Amino acid sequence: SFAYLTVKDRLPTILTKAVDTVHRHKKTFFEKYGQEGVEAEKRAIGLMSKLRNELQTDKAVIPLTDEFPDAAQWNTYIERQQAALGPEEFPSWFKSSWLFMECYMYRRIHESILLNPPICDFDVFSEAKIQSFFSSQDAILIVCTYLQELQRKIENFEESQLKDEFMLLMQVALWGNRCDLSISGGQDNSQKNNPLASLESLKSFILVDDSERVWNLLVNNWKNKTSQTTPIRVDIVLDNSGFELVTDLVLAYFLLSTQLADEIHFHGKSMPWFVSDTTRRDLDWTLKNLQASNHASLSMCGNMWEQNLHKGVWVYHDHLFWTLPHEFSDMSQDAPDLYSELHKSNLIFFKGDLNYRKLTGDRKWSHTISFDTALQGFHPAPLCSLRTLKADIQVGLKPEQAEQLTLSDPQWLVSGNYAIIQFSDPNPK
Ligand SMILES: O=P(O)(O)OC[C@H]1O[C@](O)(CO)[C@@H](O)[C@@H]1O
Ligand SMILES: [Mn+2]
Repeated sequence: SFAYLTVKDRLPTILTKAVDTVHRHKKTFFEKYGQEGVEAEKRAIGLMSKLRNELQTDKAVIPLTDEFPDAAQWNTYIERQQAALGPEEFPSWFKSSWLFMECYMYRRIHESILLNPPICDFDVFSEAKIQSFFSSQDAILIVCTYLQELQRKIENFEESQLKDEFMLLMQVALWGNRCDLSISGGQDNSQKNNPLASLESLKSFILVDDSERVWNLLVNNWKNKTSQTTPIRVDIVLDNSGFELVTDLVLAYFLLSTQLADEIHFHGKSMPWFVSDTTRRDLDWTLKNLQASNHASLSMCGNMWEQNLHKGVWVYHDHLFWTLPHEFSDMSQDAPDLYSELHKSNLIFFKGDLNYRKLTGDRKWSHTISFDTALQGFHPAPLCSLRTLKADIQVGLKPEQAEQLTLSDPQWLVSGNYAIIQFSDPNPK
């Protein structure tokens, strides 16, 4: 299975790269913290090497020992997994569920760093994220320039033009999800082609396309807006930093400036996660970097986006639930505060593959089962998954669609070449 290959090959590679990154920063740690920094670097590397050994020899999952606020919840989860197995067995890398073990690896990397002050705020993936941002420079410039030009024309747009632009920018944000650094084992996977020019030819690779339903929801909210109605809120559960993040911010800016939304809420990760996922620090770094650019459209985007955050029409949230191994159907029970926050939204976009696995509980569903069923009661608000397929799970397909895909391209589920725009509305009007 793809899970087996991930645990056997991809995760150890990612761990080795993390060890190497920490080691290459030895000098920086020395300059910053003196000998204490070097000692911390050695201890962190020791912990990560031990982790890699545990993984490769299928050792039992052990509880977390740091004091990060999610440690107790993690340990309860581990105990629950243990209890489900009984006294003869124990959760381990090759026997427990893929989702659990993969999340656990990233949490243990974080523990290796947390336990070692003064380097405890070091992001082992930061370098790769920054490099991927720079390798996507041309593509970033193209989408930011497009947004800037759109901005000039938007006021005179008819509804049909607004719809066309929304559809286009949603597809750009969709395909932006190809650029994650976990599927590539930490290797550069940035956007090299013109992201606008390829959209037409990519259309046939969108296996489920509910974009009309998403548009109808947005445009109806917009039309029914009065001075009495509450502001229209769109949430984006972010995925990767770099090119994908820029495409999400472009979409968010479009929604706000057309008043299809009055506020946008972003959700990021509270620790380095699945190599390229966005943390608050990545968002800040991205905005600063754009602001400092010599290209007018990049600096303009950086400035406008920063102002939106400042004005509070863009809100950034991080919640520890996003970095737990839980599937989203557990959210109302295990993170009721987050569930009620999402319940305030008019539309939630879930970016990326990992979010899709958590939305559907990472089960071996039949490909034709409905998305609503696979969500298993997770219906905080209308939601839409924008995801390129990088794990062997996909629901909501037509009869025979999966079989035909398997015949024409056996790797369709995991290559990242196919995508979905999949929508679910708990209370359709
Ligand atoms: O950034 P995304 O789209 O969530 O993808 C994360 C990657 O990590 C995995 O979840 C496992 O490695 C894959 O399924 C996917 O390739
Ligand atoms: Mn990711």
